[in-house]
Amino acid sequence: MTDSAVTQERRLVTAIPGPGSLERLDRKKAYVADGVGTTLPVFVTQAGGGILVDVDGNHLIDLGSGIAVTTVGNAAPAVVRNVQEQVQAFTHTCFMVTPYDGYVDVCAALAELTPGDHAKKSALFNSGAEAVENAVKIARVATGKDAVAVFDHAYHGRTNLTMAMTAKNMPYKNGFGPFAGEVYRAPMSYPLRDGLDGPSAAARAIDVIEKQVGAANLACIVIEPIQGEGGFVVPAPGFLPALAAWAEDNDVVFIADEIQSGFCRTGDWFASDHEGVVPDLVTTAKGIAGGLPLAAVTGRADLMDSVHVGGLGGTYGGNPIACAAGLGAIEEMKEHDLAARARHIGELMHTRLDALKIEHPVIAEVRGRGAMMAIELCKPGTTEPDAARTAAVAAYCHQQGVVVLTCGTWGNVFRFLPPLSIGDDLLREAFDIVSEAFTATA
Ligand SMILES: Cc1ncc(COP(=O)(O)O)c(CNCCCC(=O)O)c1O
Repeated sequence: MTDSAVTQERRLVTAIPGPGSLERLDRKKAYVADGVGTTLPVFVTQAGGGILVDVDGNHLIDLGSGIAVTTVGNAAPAVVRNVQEQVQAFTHTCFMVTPYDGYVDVCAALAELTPGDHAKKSALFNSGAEAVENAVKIARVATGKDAVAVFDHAYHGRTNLTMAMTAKNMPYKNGFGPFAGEVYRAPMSYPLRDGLDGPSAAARAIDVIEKQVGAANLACIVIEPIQGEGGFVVPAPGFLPALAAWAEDNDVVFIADEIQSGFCRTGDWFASDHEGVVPDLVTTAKGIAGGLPLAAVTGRADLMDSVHVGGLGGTYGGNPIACAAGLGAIEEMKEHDLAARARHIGELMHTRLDALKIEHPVIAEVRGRGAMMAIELCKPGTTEPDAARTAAVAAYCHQQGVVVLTCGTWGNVFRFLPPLSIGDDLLREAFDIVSEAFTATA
């Protein structure tokens, strides 16, 4: 897709991490709070295509995209061009003080690209959690109701409200309470573990919501169309449409959190598109701006306009450089049909993972769509999570110069999030290493 300035080959010139990274790691420990963890302590100097270059000259294959952010690559031409032009012009004025075209242009693009052909408006922020917080604010004002329904295994952020919405205690919530009230959790459709079809799983969730909350008290349902940190859980077909229909029938705002699954990652512009679900509100971030911090709430114009003037904002929300990057990233996605690229990458990964599953029974399931693919590792023949094996396989990949990420409530899900700018040969080589890792850790 993009001619990266970085040589597209895996190259190991030292152990991983190398001496230059280890030296810097000591400095990190001296100045950076221990709470800021690191998956793979290699300090990066350049990145692009599907490669991260570290301070020791190692070239690592990137299957993480900075946690589903650099979908268009780390330095996509249109992003670089737009950012350079914008930073020369001005870095910031605060849109709430004096507006600028870039913010409006991003909102117009979001109205065009997000699911549904109704009138849509947006508000821009900096982080995904901020977008989720504001989507809940909007739903509460619009409905006059307080309660929020979320799901098992959900992840929505690290702020107080989004921690209340996030399911996993460690590392996200432990010790940080008390958390915001009026957040209720319903069972998620998790086919590997519940064996339910979509409508049955939805009926189960709706029953919990009706009995524990009541539609008369419920402002919104917030759900990831494919869950991210919770384990790349793909709900059974029909689950999301049934939830959306119930929400519509009961004056409940249906909010799709597309922060990890959006912007071509799953082979559609948004994961909601796969089943034709049209959310009332959509939260986006990560892939929206090629690495610059940009997030958004986009939704039905009447809902978005239910908030009093001045009720939505923040100093940096929709920063002009981030908006320039976002417009560049969207240009790349359109020009190179990156949704199709994601579907191609998904086919390549699924084929390799299906073969691996046959060879290694510890792989209980291959799941995901497009370039958001995962395998869940369980003791063979059971659904008992195997977190230790997951960590061992990941460690092997890291040592061999392949950056992979894990996730899941039990830490037993291996996820694949390559940048869509990665070449097929490099991707195949990465999966050769993943296969080696399973053999080496057996
Ligand atoms: C669906 C979904 N909603 C919301 C968020 C939050 O987005 P922020 O930009 O990290 O605030 C995410 C962020 N996921 C990665 C978190 C990484 C970490 O902090 O350890 C998400 O995936």
